Amino acid sequence: MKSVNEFIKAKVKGEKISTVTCYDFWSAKIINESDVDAILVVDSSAMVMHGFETTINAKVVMMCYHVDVVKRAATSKFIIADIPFLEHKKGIENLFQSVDKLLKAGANAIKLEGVDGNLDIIKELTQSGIPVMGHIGLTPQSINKIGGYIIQGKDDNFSEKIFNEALKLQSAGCFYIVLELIPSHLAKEISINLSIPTIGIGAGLETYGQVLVLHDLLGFNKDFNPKFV
Ligand SMILES: Nc1nc(=O)c2c([nH]1)NC[C@@H]1CN(c3ccc(C(=O)N[C@@H](CCC(=O)O)C(=O)O)cc3)CN21
Ligand SMILES: CC(C)C(=O)C(=O)O
Ligand SMILES: [Mg+2]
Repeated sequence: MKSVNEFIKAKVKGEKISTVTCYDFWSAKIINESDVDAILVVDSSAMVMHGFETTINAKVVMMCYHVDVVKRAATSKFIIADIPFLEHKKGIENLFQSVDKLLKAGANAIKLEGVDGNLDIIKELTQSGIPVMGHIGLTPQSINKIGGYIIQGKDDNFSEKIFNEALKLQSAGCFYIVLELIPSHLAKEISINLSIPTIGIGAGLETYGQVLVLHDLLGFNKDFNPKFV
């Protein structure tokens, strides 16, 4: 299994990192035998596996259930789990209870969407020995505020905000950052200016890694055809 330090070293050496999402035992078994570096057991499972309209319906119990079954097959892969919508806004004690459950289910790291209002929480997590993956650009848990799954950071002010968010996440101790649906020139700029790796989804080809929802990668989802798939 790759460690947090190996992901960061891979970035320094310019090696690419591949990741996919995974929510169940049989696909975890196949991925475990592949060269994929890490697995994201994430809240898109609410949509892909449970049929909800958005990721807002993901819950800690749901995430733990998926982490648990994935871990049983993917014994040699680094597993990152999403913090469900608002879980970190219900008090730090609640968040730590939830993170504890995710790690005990088998996650090696957690991923938290957004930066505004979250930096202290992220610091507290990283200082407690929990690897945190940041997630900026399109943050699907904020779909009701954003209004659509649209490319983020197109104008200069917004792209500067996203660039600064990446720097803040790095300072807060994140080991990795997901860049979702941003222009490739911005993703490149962020990727070369950070010492931690970036992983892109709809962010062009110049991030250090790529992530896709497994079902999109395999073409199972006929109604879902964004350009990046
Ligand atoms: N199956 C699945 N795959 C995903 O990648 C995914 C989910 N579900 N659920 C949560 C979010 C939603 N995501 C989405 C959803 C739609 C677009 C989309 O329609 N993008 C278009 C337009 C972008 C634009 O130009 O503004 C594209 O062509 O990329 C992108 C990401 C990514 N996430
Ligand atoms: C960034 C992606 C992999 C994600 O968070 C999700 O699919 O839930
Ligand atoms: Mg997610």
